[in-house]
Amino acid sequence: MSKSVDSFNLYKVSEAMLDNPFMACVVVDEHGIIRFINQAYLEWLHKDRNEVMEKHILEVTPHSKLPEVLRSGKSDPLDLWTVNDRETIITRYPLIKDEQTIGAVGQTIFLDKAGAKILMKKLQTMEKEYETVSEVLVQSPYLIYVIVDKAGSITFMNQTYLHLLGMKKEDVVGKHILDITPHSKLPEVLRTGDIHEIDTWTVNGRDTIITRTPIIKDGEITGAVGRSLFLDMSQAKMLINKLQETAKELNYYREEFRQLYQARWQFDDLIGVNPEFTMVKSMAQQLAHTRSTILITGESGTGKELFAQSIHNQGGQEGPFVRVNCAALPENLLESELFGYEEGAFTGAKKGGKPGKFELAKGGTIFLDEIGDMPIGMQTKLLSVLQERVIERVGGTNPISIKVRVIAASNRDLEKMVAKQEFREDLYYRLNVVRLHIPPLRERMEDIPLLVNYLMAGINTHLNANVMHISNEALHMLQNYNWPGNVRELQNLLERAINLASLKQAACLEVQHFPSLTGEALPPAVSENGRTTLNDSVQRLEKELIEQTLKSTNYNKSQTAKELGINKSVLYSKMRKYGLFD
Ligand SMILES: Nc1ncnc2c1ncn2[C@@H]1O[C@H](COP(=O)(O)OP(=O)(O)OP(=O)(O)O)[C@@H](O)[C@H]1O
Repeated sequence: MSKSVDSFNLYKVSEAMLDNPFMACVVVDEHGIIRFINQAYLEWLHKDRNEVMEKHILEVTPHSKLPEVLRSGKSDPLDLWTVNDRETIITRYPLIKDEQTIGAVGQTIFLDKAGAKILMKKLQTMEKEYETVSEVLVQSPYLIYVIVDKAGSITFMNQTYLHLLGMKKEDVVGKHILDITPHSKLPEVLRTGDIHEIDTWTVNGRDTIITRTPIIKDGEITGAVGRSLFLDMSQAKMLINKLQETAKELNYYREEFRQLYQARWQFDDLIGVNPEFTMVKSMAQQLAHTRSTILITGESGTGKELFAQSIHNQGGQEGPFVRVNCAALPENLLESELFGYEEGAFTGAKKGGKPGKFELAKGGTIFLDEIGDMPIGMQTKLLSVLQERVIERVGGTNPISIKVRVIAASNRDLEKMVAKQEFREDLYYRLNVVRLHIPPLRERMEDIPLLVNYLMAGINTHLNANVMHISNEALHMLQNYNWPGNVRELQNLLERAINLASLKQAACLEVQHFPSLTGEALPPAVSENGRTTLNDSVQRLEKELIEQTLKSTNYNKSQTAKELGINKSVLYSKMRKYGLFD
């Protein structure tokens, strides 16, 4: 049952925060019911307070990520959005009481001083979480950064700070902080162990924002960190981008780590009775016992990775299943990721070198996902590896022979790419030894009831919900939608619907639990007084245009951005704004 509004009030966000015109703020309770919403948010939604209060957040903003925050109990990464042409930072965090998540807050803050403060907080959390903040961030030209040990001696100072002081690293490392900056408050932090929250200072005529924190290991203060961020918003923005990049990179490695060595799907999990689907499945089952290179094609979300994992598992190979997402890694990292590197190969290379994915997959399978996004230069290198079956680490001279099965996948039309010389023809033929093409969901609508059953069971377990049925009308609606995002989209829609239904304590999914399919998710084209506001119409048109182009390019973001004549990052921010991610 939901908590009463009164008990929820204990955790009320301060009035000042709620009435802040620079910040849109919404607070939900542990069931996702909106308990507070401020004026700025209401204006942004073009809604009245009584239209949204006590409603579930997904009914008001169908793509809200607050239910995820409630489920995980964790704040999610910082997000940048453009709202009404102003840059904003989005943060979402859980409200925790007695170790229980009792609600969540979503804040959209316009990028000004308040935004910078949040940014600093984020930096602190990242340090805590990852022990140290990444080199890229610390060396940012907008950030002053210094670390001292427990005696107050400097152990690290970033380039920006050194530059500001006109000193070299050798002049400061090992010196006491007060010898270098006589007014530093870091000794106080070392003494008291207190965290100095946000403080503002003027350094060389520029406003800066400062935080200081002790470094605590096993309950003892072992040092302290001081950081200042220049309060120039264009620069803060760049820092945010860096922060996001770092978070993305960390997430990439986390995901890789999770995926590494782990193939959990089996052929039995591949649901479908459609003749084309079952034919592809039985072909894959036969191929599992061979060593041939396989190319899996199909639209995004059709289950290409599921097939690759099932092939690996059935093949009974001893080695691991190692996935590489060729689209997610920048070109300069891809080579060392795939082939590894030797010690000293480049600045920052780890001592002793590092094996690449091909080496890690020894005796198992390497799954090259999104191969169509692999840069041409790397395609040449990959081709020679596939031909010679030997690799060379970056900066190394010894060829290493590799025994690994290669499965590649792509949702792009590789033949078209070959014709346009965007994909090497010889590599294409090398990969296309055996081809498995997974049909899109709209071409196998008869599988929808089976998939719905299968996916609902999993989602109910995952959400600890009990919505086991679906009405005929709702099922009929699902069978009449054309599923540009395929099974993944079906899964996401079912999850949202189950969330909504369990909130209303319904045991059966009905049409109204799929607001994004019934069109309720779009802002009204005509306002209550019968007139269309220009802003609403423009937004509606923009959303539709982006959605259509995404569908027509098979969710290829680079191509969509190109066709719409906008930058890829602008496309991403608009997709976020309209909740168009799958
Ligand atoms: N036949 C199926 N049976 C059960 N679940 C499926 C099936 N196909 C896809 N799914 C679901 O869809 C999700 C997406 O599948 P997968 O990641 O393999 O797609 P993909 O084609 O590799 O997508 P992308 O091209 O975007 O990487 C899976 O997590 C799984 O839950």
